[in-house]
Amino acid sequence: MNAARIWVVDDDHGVRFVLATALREAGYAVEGFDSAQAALAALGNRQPPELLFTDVRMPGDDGLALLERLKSRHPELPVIVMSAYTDLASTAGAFRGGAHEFLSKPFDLDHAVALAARALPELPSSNASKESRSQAPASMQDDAPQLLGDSPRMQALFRAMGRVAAAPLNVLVTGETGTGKELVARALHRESPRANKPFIALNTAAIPAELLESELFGHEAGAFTGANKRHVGRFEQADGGTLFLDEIGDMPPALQTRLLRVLAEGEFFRVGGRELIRVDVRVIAATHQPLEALVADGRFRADLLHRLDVVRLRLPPLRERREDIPLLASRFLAAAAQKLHASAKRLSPAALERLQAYDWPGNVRELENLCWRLAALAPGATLGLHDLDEAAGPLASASVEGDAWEGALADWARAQLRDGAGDLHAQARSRLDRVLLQAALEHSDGHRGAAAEKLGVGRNTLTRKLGPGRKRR
Ligand SMILES: Nc1ncnc2c1ncn2[C@@H]1O[C@H](COP(=O)(O)OP(=O)(O)OP(=O)(O)O)[C@@H](O)[C@H]1O
Repeated sequence: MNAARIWVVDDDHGVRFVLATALREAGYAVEGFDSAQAALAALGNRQPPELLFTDVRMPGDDGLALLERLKSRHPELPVIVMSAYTDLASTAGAFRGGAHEFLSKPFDLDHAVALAARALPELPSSNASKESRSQAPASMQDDAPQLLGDSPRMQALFRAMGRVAAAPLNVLVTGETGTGKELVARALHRESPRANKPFIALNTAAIPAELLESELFGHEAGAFTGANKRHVGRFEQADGGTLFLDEIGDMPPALQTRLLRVLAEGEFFRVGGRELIRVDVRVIAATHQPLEALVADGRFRADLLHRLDVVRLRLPPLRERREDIPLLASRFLAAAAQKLHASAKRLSPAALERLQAYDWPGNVRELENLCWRLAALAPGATLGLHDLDEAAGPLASASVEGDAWEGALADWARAQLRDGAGDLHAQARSRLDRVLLQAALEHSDGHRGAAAEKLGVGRNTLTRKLGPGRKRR
């Protein structure tokens, strides 16, 4: 399958390099340009890309001028505008010029890659091999990332998805960040009779409130200062298909009212327009916030919640389905290896144990990112605790508590055995003693009696273990 082509236009070599590298790692074919002119010149003699990232402030023509020229020649080409100046004027200018998304600098690379994936037109299905139990229903399997999960919670979710996918009902997907809400929405769309119509996603929290209305419903030329062209909103773009509204809890109250009316009536006016637009759109909304609590606080309309919440799908956090971690990790490592043209790395039992002991506040996304980092950075074919320490900040320190120390011990023992050590048991015992004694002494401010009591050993034993040279208190 041909990789989607992405161009990155930025006069800053560093930004160009890191963004291009991250996008390449995600499997795209990327070209960089250091100015608007260079990109436009390339456009003259080459096929246009499928997606373009551009900076705003560059010597020569700026990114907004580039956007305008691109849009006049290739109106369908999605453009993501990046800028360190996130004032309303530049964001509004970018959106008015037809930008698909606005990315504030400095940005998170994972976020940029995710935006690219969303902005690219959906690719045609491939005949991916089919496995039944641990994936979403069979016909939901195509080129897109698959929802995986062997745990009873995920199996129940897959069954619920299978039941509601084809029904013409609005769906509310709830779950912490990174649990796969968007993946669920895409899968529901692909499994519905609307599959050949557009799937349009909009992250309510990512768009300035002032622009959200025209982003959703579009505007006519002259609707407000600077609106010099008609803009077709996401509702119209999604006609016949599915509109995914992410972070719905962040929608401003006035827009909630407007959305409610559109959902009830199926028709609306563009901002500044007189023509009544009728659309047939299935809305899938998602939130990581407890909407009932927002309703109780008066921050979310109860009637809108009822309209969206015809069917609710709850995504469990990863820490409540730790048994899925081995499957997910091995799939992510395999996918990364394929993209990196390398052979897949495996996790040592101790490393896997640590991954299963960790709480994953960023859920599956965090695990996926870690696997990509490990695939790209770790030197060996087997990933041990040392590789996790190198690759993962919070995970490394979180492992100090919990059961992961047994894993660390196991890794240490294997390394010693490999190096031919003969007195492992004595060595391990003396290190264990040292760590325990130090912790107990710190805890009891250096009082040996108290430390011995805490450890459940006699004072003499403690003194003997401490050996000579320790000051007594
Ligand atoms: N069950 C799963 N199986 C495989 N991949 C998954 C699963 N859940 C999530 N992912 C992957 O994790 C990443 C995050 O998923 P997604 O964007 O759908 O989460 P989200 O809940 O919508 O997050 P947010 O609330 O932050 O927008 C994606 O790359 C997705 O492919």
